[in-house]
Amino acid sequence: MTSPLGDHEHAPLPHAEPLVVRTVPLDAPDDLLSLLPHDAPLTWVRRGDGLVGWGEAARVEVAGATRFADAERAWQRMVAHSVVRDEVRLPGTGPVAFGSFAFDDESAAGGVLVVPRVVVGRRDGRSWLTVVETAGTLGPAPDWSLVARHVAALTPVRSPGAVTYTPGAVAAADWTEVVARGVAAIRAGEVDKVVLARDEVATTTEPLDVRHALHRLAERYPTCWTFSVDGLIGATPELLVRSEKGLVTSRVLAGTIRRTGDDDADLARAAILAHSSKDLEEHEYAVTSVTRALAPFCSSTNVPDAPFVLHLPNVLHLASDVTGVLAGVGEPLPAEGGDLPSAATAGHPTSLALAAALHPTAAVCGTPTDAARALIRRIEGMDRARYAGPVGWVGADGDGEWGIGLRSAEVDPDDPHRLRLFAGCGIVAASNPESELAESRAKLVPMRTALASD
Ligand SMILES: C=C(O[C@@H]1C=C(C(=O)O)C=C[C@H]1O)C(=O)O
Repeated sequence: MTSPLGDHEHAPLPHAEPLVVRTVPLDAPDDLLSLLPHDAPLTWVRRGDGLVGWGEAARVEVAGATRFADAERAWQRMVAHSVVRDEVRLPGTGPVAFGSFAFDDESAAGGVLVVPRVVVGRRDGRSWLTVVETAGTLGPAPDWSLVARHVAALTPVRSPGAVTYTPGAVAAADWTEVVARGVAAIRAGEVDKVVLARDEVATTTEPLDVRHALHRLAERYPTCWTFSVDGLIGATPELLVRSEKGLVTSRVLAGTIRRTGDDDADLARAAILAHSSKDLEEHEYAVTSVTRALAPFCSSTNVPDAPFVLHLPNVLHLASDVTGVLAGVGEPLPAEGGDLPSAATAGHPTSLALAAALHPTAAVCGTPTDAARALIRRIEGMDRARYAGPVGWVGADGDGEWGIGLRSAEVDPDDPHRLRLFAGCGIVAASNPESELAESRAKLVPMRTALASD
């Protein structure tokens, strides 16, 4: 019998423990982040709404080109084996898995799905508690006392102390040369656009308490999605895909200008950005890549005529919210849909399958995709690991939200004093290496500020 996932070699699936999942209404505190424990906090929050989780009811580690399909299969199997009593029934209630995946198929970073033991969520004024057991039958409904006991045992958030920065794989001074090679490749016709990134290493005096960074990110970047999954932390302004009840949304960003700190000057810069042919070209590539990737799954898509300017504390971006309606239940997926199965329950691809189909967009890779990815491998000089890969969550019905892991850092799993911070820039024929270096510095500001203690 042929596999519905195609002929690839797939990693063996973990033994699927039956999940016993219960969601009840809960009057959650305003600041969901205040519930996070020091160890392995799971986070996906924006403007106070979202999900926080802790503990591990299940964990799936995946690798290579089949990482998304393997994670998807494992999740489908876990969901099929779970017993769920959901008294709230909103996106993010019932069982959820947080996930984070490597940018590149060839990265050792692979990817991970984590199903927390406890999730507290909020959406539009309603909040809930989900508890996941791995054995036994449905017990009595959990209540606030479970969370109160957890909160009472929390350790205070610790500051990382002084932080020193050292060059990553490619020093800033040498990175302009990488960008120059990118521009040369574009002028030679190898690609139209390529996104080139660099890393730097932060060393903290005290072992990093990830919560310190998450609080600061969420406070300063409330319009971004603050995330924490298995040591990848950040606040991304870019939503790869949200899938909810058959509607998909993607916030595409590309085209950037630094902020000056002077509001009047920044308004003038916003107008310059909105009319900059170099930035509009970069943006157009990114929008086209998302629209093309979504089209096979959608009965209709909507692409705004022109981007808007997204104001963040450190930069201004050209932004487009692309939306689509997923093709109806039971309609066969076209071959371009890849080798991912559709959600067993919803009848259309899961948010994870959509993220896999969209990744990597031209906002973080380039155009055409394959040539840009090959160029990145050849000239960038580092492993991006999970930076610029999908990060987010998926629910039992496949709905969920996946951001692009930007404005992020990866905590060294072997040394909690050490992090890699990342930033990248879209390069087109008109790009100037020095300006791109300055832009990359501006994109490192969110994580640098998150690590500071002032
Ligand atoms: C690659 C990054 O950001 C991406 C590149 C952008 C650009 O070049 O204008 C803008 C937003 C993101 O799509 C990053 O933040 O590291």
